[in-house]
Amino acid sequence: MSFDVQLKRMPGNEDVELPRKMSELASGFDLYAAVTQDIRLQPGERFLVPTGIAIAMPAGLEAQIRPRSGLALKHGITCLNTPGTIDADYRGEIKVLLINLGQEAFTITRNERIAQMVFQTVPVVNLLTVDELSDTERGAGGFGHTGTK
Ligand SMILES: O=c1ccn([C@H]2C[C@H](O)[C@@H](COP(=O)(O)OP(=O)(O)OP(=O)(O)O)O2)c(=O)[nH]1
Ligand SMILES: [Mg+2]
Repeated sequence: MSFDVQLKRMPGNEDVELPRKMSELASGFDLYAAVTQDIRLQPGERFLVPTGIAIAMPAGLEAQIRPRSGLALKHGITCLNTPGTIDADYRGEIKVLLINLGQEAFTITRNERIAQMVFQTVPVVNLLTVDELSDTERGAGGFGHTGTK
């Protein structure tokens, strides 16, 4: 499957790298930090990092903002709301909510690769309100109902 997605730079970010796949078959386009000054994230702190870009994708797609495993492993840096959801009708700047779960301060610099954006198809679902749901063997059982072995 292939889709065309429009990409726009936010004003003042001409020097910020555009999202890029770092290998031929990578799932995600890496996103670059468009911070205007270095941001020092202390342990436990979070920061909404601008990326300098906005996108427009067709209905039936979404974009997920996911952490980079290298930053998570080496520095404890991850996305607080992972996976972040970019709705198909969102036209604002894409932002990445980073949190420092490591033990040391971490500095976010302009043009650093901070996260990745993965596109997914989303089925169009019509929710139908009813009085009774269809029967199943499981019924309302859940949360460990089937045991552990
Ligand atoms: O990591 C993220 C998550 C969201 N967004 C933008 C795009 C998305 O379409 C919009 C709303 O996100 P979400 O639905 O997760 O947040 P909400 O708290 O439900 O806000 P809203 O009421 O605006 O939907 O914010 C980002 O830029 N980065
Ligand atoms: Mg929402």
